[in-house]
Amino acid sequence: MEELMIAIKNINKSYKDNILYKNFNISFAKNKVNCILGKSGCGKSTLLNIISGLVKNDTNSLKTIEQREISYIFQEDRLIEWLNVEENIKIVGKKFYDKEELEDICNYYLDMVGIKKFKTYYPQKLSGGIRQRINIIRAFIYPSKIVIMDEPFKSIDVKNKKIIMENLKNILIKDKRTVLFVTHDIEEALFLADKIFILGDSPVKIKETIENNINLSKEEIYKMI
Ligand SMILES: Nc1ncnc2c1ncn2[C@@H]1O[C@H](COP(=O)(O)OP(=O)(O)OP(=O)(O)O)[C@@H](O)[C@H]1O
Repeated sequence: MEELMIAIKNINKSYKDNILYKNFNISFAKNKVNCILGKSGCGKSTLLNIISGLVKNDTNSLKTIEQREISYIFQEDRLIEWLNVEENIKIVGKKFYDKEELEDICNYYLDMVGIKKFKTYYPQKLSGGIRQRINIIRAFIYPSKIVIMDEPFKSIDVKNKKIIMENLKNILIKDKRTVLFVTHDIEEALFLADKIFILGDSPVKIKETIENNINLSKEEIYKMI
């Protein structure tokens, strides 16, 4: 039977006297959206960075996730300014699909997030919301097993954020990935997550693990943080 969890064991990280993680373990649900909530500075980004190998664990015992299995959606997009929208997307997928497949899959995602009409535009002509939607397509056209999202909606206005979160939710219904999602925004967590981890204390502990199908309110979660 296929394993339903990704178990991460033995995270250790200190910055001088600040012992952030000490023998920390966490198990993420496979093909679900796993959201990490916690106070500012508690260590959310560091956790994702250690898991993905971007930041080194202090001990050698951690098995990190291989880079080729991961795609990223960060707060700031990584679009290439001298390529148009379509080219920005295709450059990520060209190693994995033939020409026709790539055309189809590119159109599929552009349709899915409602920006097909911008296909030939260059990034500098586009708003932050549209740029972030291209960023999302780039993360999904790459055939990763894991999508890491670190505060992806932080610089997006409220209205666009809602649209983009809906786009993302629709993509994830059809294109299952294990998502590791860091945010400080409870509403984002409630809208997107299947599972919510609340981190606290230093060294970090998991204060609560919540299956997001039990109708907790924003206020109830706020009290747990
Ligand atoms: N390279 C570093 N050198 C020293 N301290 C660091 C370094 N990176 C992170 N820290 C410290 O580790 C702690 C956790 O940082 P991290 O960015 O992981 O927290 P976070 O929960 O993601 O914060 P936020 O919600 O504000 O983004 C903070 O106290 C931070 O100052």
